[in-house]
Amino acid sequence: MRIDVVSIFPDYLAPLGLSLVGKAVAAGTLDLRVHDLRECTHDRHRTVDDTPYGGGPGMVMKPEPWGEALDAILDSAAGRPRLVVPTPSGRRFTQEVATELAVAEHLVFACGRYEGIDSRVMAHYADRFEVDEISIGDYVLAGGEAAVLVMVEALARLLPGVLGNPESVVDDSFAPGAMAALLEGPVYTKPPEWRGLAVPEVLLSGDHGRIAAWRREQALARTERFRPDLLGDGA
Ligand SMILES: COc1cccc(COC(=O)c2cn[nH]c2)c1
Repeated sequence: MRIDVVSIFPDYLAPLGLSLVGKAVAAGTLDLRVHDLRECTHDRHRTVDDTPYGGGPGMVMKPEPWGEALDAILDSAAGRPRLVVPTPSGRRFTQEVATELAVAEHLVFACGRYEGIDSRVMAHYADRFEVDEISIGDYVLAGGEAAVLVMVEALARLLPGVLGNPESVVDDSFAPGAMAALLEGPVYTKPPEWRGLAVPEVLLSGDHGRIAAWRREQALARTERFRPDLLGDGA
């Protein structure tokens, strides 16, 4: 998979060189290319934004630099990449969307700032990109870069050979399946007692039936407490 990221703060994407994503890049599973949008400006002040038509607060990102940046990526692209634009006004990012992105050949992330990117950019490229405006949550960030870090990490761990233990993807809280639509319950490891707190004895019992039942009960209780919406039947 090839991933391009276009941003006026390319250094913000440096964490993608670390840990799990960094290993996938080193292994060649991910071909990651970060581009500085300001290299596509040619005025003295390297202008990327201007005031919004129709008035209103803030600034809007100008279309010209984006046109130059996205044309350059298309010139070196094979098929029809997916253009992912992180925005508060996009479709909701979920584990299911992460699995969709994980099977793409080529993702291009456009990091918007200010009040957003001139809408003509997404309209202009609708035939050469699969344009996908995605929100990682109902809040407003200063720019799309942090959302790209979130989405790339979520999709990278689904790529073959990236996770040490592929099993843990199956058990993910939000992976498809009966139990999976619940939140994860509590987890424990050694020592068996820590600062006077013991591990629930069922987990030390070796009785796998009891353990599975206890874990489901804990997952249900946690889901009822924090995410009753996941329990359906109008809960
Ligand atoms: C492209 O237009 C804009 C406009 C404003 C902010 C941003 C950055 O993204 C977010 O704030 C966000 C993404 N998911 N949840 C919040 C992009």
